[in-house]
Amino acid sequence: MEAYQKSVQDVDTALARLNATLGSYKLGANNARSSRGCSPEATFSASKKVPAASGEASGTRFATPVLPHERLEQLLKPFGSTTETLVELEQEDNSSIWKEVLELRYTPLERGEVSPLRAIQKGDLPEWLSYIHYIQNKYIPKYPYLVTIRLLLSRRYLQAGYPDLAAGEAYRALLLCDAVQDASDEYHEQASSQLRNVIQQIPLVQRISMLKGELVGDTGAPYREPDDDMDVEVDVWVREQYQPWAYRLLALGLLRCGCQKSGHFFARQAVTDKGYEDRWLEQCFADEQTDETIAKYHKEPLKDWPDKGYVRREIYPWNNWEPDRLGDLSALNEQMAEVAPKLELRAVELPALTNAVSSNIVTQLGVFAKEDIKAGEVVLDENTMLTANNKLQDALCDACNADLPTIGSENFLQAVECPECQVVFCSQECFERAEQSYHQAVCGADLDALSRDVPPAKAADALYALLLLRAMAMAETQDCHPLELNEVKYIWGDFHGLTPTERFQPPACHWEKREPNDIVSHGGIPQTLPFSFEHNIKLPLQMLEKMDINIFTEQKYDLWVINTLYAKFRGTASARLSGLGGRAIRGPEVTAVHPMWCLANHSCDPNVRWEWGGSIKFWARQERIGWRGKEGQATGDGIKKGEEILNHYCDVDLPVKERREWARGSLGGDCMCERCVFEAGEGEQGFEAEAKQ
Ligand SMILES: C[S@@+](CC[C@H](N)C(=O)[O-])C[C@H]1O[C@@H](n2cnc3c(N)ncnc32)[C@H](O)[C@@H]1O
Repeated sequence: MEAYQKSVQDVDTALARLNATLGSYKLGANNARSSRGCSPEATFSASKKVPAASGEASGTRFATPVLPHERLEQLLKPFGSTTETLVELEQEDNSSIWKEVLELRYTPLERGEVSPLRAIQKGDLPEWLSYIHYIQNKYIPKYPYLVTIRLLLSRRYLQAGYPDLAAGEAYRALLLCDAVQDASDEYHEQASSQLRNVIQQIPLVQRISMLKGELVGDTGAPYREPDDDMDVEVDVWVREQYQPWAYRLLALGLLRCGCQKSGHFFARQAVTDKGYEDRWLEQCFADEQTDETIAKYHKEPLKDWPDKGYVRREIYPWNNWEPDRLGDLSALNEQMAEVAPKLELRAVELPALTNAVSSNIVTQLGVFAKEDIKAGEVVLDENTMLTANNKLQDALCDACNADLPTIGSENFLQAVECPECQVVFCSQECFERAEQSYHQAVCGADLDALSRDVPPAKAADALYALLLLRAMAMAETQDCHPLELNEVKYIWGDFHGLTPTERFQPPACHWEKREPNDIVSHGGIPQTLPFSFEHNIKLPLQMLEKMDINIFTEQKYDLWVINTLYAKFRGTASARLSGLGGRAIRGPEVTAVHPMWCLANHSCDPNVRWEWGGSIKFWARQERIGWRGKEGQATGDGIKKGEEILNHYCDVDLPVKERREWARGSLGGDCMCERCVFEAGEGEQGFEAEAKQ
């Protein structure tokens, strides 16, 4: 810093440098006037049309989806408003968004100082959600490399109770800051030029003052030798304004989700490594470190801190992909008939297992017998390409994950190798299905190291991440949205059944210690979906990059889509070891989502058995479980027409307490089947009796 200050002591040199920098820009009329009312179109010369909520504006149909009418109605209901309000909002001149982009400034805050982000109130939420939707669909596609738009979206997410989505956008913003500062980055040109266009619209006097601050070295941000190829002014704005904002939002968003390790990592990186003198960010990690719950990790290096938090499990207000499952029953039943001719899907009322719904009963789907089924009869036989395994070396078919035929065995010659990438499939049929379904997107991509051969404690998360990878590869190969995939579309992600606006509590946008099960940051909605920086943000971006997918322009893999996919997979994917005994300590190794199989509900007194090798099969049980409260039920005489198929998601030979623990992950709460209710009641009576003695 001193060397630099000396080098600019000569005022003439400094002014010449400043003039040269400013002279390199085309200074338009916009620069001289205030940013108020200045629209993005001034520089980007894009259309001035603003879409209405119906998707129409001045007779022009917009390609981007808008919030569906029913969703808006649902969101607005508690306020007695109508969708008219939002139509008006979206038709309004959205220069207010642009004004916010131009006026985005970073000020270091003192400890405990109130954040510049105002906490929004319940009544603001519909407007906020509409703006979020507008930014996602109008601004991001137009300015995908613009760091300021990402920061704005991140702030809006945080204020609306989505700290996870805020962290996701803030991380992309941080990557864009890196791209601007690194001339060799593949997105350097785009990120720099989109930001330059914004800076050109900032009033000249503010631009000069920013550069003057840099020249006299009074800015607080660490000095960095300017690169000859660098756009000096853009670099200064990134360092002084946008990068610290990205850190602030990323650290706060992650900590709010319970991601201790990554939240602290980024807060510390900003303050310690990057030298941002932000007492507010410092407080973010200092406060947590003195917290009793964290004290036990204090002795551990940061890398060993826990990083798994929980977030909302929801059909996002802007998610237009979720089908009307009850309305689509006949299409679903056609799919069911292909794998299980004697079974059909019906609506069924189930007990609500969490408090994340507004009623005690929820209407879901269940599988029923269309005709009598004999004991021992196979009633469902389903194949899927939505599979994954976390072993690097195992001899498994890449497509169906069945064991590959051993060398010299009868089926050995049926195995097929992809001529391009040498990946092996158990048969020509599997290879062809893989080609059509997912393989084209990953053929030759260097994905082997991602999430493979992980320690046992991480095996399950790694498998879910690999399922995500497979789903993204399927969407790429089949050129569709991942939530539109046949294997994904109808799966119920155990989404909360609450109206976000009804429950809304203003999220804490300033720093304060996070309480366990903090629901305020999440807008008052409980969180049941596991979330980590590694699996929800970083790894998916790495996977996309390995598949050569542009992580800034391709919105179909946004974090809310990834969260929705995880919500669908957790609770429906089946898992197993990949063969050899004695491996149980290594955690699950192979997983798959079978879209029809997973629609059957659970009971601890199931009437089917299942087994999964290359395909998954249901058999009508030869013998039912015997338990004390069961009266007069015949065993082993098959399943009668109209009876529900009762699957089992856990080992039904375990005692009730352990069964409930195992099944909780897939059910989302304590199993309330007849057997569990009876046996748990017996247990309670037992405890009472013991206590009396
Ligand atoms: C794998 S899905 C089963 C299909 C689901 N009913 C549907 O409509 O897609 C698992 C979810 O179904 C519900 N479920 C399954 N068995 C249940 C049971 N015995 N009691 C209550 N809910 C159950 C829970 O919401 C659980 O998270």
